[in-house]
Amino acid sequence: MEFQRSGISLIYRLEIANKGNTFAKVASLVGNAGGDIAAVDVIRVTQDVVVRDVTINVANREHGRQIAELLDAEPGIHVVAVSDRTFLVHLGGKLEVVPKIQVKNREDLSRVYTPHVARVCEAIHEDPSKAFQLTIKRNTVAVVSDGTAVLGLGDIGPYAAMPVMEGKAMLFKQFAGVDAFPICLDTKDPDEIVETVKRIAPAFGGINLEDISSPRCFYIEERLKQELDIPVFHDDQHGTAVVMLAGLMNAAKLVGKKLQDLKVVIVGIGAAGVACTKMLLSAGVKNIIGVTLEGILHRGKQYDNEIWNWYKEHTNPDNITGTLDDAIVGADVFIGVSGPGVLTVEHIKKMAPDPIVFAMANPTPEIEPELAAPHVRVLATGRSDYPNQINNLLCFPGMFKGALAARASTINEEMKLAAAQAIASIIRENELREDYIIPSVFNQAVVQRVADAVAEAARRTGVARREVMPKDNY
Ligand SMILES: NC(=O)C1=CN([C@@H]2O[C@H](COP(=O)(O)OP(=O)(O)OC[C@H]3O[C@@H](n4cnc5c(N)ncnc54)[C@H](O)[C@@H]3O)[C@@H](O)[C@H]2O)C=CC1
Ligand SMILES: CC(=O)C(=O)O
Ligand SMILES: [Mg+2]
Repeated sequence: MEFQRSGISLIYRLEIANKGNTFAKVASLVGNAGGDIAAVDVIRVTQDVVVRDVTINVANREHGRQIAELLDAEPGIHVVAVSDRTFLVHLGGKLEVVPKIQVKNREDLSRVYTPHVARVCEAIHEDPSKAFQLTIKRNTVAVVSDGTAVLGLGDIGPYAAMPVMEGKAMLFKQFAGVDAFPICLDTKDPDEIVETVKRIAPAFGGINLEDISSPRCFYIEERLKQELDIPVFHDDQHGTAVVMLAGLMNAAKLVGKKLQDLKVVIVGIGAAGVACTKMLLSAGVKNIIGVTLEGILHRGKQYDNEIWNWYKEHTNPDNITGTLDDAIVGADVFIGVSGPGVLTVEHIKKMAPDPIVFAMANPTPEIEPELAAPHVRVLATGRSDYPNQINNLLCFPGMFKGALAARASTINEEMKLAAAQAIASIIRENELREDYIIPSVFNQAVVQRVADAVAEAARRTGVARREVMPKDNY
């Protein structure tokens, strides 16, 4: 497999002397410095200067800074400002609340608000299940985080977590038509998180827990599942596991191996690692080895982390000990949900023929794709700028769309397995290739296929509270 790395796009506001061909100088300076001019807009022209916004693709922020210095040092060119397009799209946040009905006159006002709204309130008071029919609960999910495990950035707190949660909420709406609201909590206390989520739950049809560190996330999710009658889904656990399984089903098919025969090494036994393991076990994989910062999880050791004690009992059938160096020997599959730099080319060389590597840490995978590509048969990462993106985005919009449509009281194992099969099935057998084991997140068939499969599994397992009609426009 071969990849090309993409960089970042910066907008340079330049004041350029209005004489001769000074812009040609800009173009040649940028080109010689390895930048790529993507667009040029004239902002203002005076007798002396032309102000232009020049969009330049650069390798990284340092490269961008070097180009700014080069331009500024040139007589007749002044760099007024450099803006990062990623920051520009975040100005003022990425979401707004838009009413479905316009209030044009007093009559409208009295209907959507007081006095007539009171009759609707009374109807819900008499029968609380009507909240699903008569409020946003029907189609709204809370995206809840405490900011303790944001992407691979760690505990950066609730304010810094907001851009990710806003992003998830945007994607819910854009991909599945599900309204979602980002809620970042200023507490790390698991019981306070549970209590807070329970108290806001009346407004929501589902709770998507996001980027809450392990092992706290297991307790929080478990309690909320028991105490709420709407789906609670920790995306980093189950969304990731569902998409990973979909990718692995197809990758295994491609290399001609059966799931039950695979030796799988998972590094990073946190939220995603534990859920991926459980999903693989329920799909029939027998030989799974979990590796943490303390080494391979094995039965000779008692761990402070309770979930690791569960883990050692359900994995590592040969009870091997040591580090990733030991675990990786003869492995068919590497799954990374840890951090950058964990996997080396030397590790891959010790794997079984046709290695499958899912380096899923965000934003930087366990190994640079360019380094791994020549040595693997199938490579997947969590990144949008490479093929085979294993990202929970393939799961959570359709998962909640289906669960809300069925008015499911929970999301169970069958619904998750159905979602994984639905995602995998988008790629027909004759379409499978090393760089196409998982559909693109932009494949429009994915969300509906997942939603249908999830709603059907909810009905089959008795957790649906509403029949989804084939023609329902949900
Ligand atoms: N591609 C995707 O869809 C997703 C990717 N992720 C990524 O997976 C990673 C883990 O996420 P979570 O499980 O939510 O976090 P977490 O904080 O619950 O777990 C991470 C675990 O990895 C361990 N770890 C870190 N570096 C390690 C190393 N060098 N060797 C062994 N273990 C190591 C940590 O000690 C921790 O136990 C993050 O980078 C995250 O961005 C998470 C969810 C979805
Ligand atoms: C994709 C995602 O949810 C994460 O990296 O945390
Ligand atoms: Mg996440």
